Amino acid sequence: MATVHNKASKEEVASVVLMPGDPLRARYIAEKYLQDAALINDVRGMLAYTGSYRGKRITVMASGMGCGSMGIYSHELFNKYDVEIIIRTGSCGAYTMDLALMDLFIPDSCWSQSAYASIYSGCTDDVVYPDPELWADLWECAQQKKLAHKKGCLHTSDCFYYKKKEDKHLICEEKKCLAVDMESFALLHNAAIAQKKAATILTVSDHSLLKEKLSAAQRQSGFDEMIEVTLDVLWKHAK
Ligand SMILES: O=P(O)(O)O[C@H]1O[C@H](CO)[C@@H](O)[C@H]1O
Ligand SMILES: O=c1cc[nH]c(=O)[nH]1
Repeated sequence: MATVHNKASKEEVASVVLMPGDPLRARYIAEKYLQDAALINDVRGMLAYTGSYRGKRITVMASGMGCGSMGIYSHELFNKYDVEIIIRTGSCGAYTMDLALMDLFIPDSCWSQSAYASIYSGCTDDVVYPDPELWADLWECAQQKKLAHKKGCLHTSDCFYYKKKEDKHLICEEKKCLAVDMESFALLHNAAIAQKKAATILTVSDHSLLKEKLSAAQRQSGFDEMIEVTLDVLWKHAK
């Protein structure tokens, strides 16, 4: 059943979804890793593809930026397309010298000041969690591939730009958040409410202490290690 945001039919969407923020990262993943990838959505440019990875069906669909956008697409996937698992495969900004550019960050909790959860479901919790089995699978897979990876609390922010620069560092010190993205809080909350499974894996693309950052091209097509970890975990859970 199509929605106003997604023209795919229910049958065209797999039960497991890899979800980057960037639509062009979605296209890159589909073209590089999926066999017989078919474009199933392009409404608003939010590209989605379904294809086969090592013989199992996987959908790759972009979320766009921010909890509002992730909220729409993950709600529809869980509740209208019967998707069981979404793994956000994104970029993040590091708040700590314990993380370097291109390191993997696999958050075991996610804190946010966002009003998303209270507006969506009335839930006033400000910390959400990934599915423990998916989280453990991501962690173990990154370990097996001998990739630099860290765990800890992620900050999901409604803002990419700040007028008050010191806020980021207060969040790091007071809330013990090691890195920041803009979507995981909405995804993990929607999964919990729908009684589905979700987790996040991120590559460090910006460093707030070192003032280093990856280019747009690196963020679009430079994350193969993280993508391969995600695909291996989704493959394990795919039907
Ligand atoms: O690279 P993606 O997955 O979009 O993730 C990060 O990049 C965007 C900001 O530049 C936000 O969406 C943030 O969460
Ligand atoms: O949300 C994000 C993502 C990458 N880098 C940041 O600084 N913030």
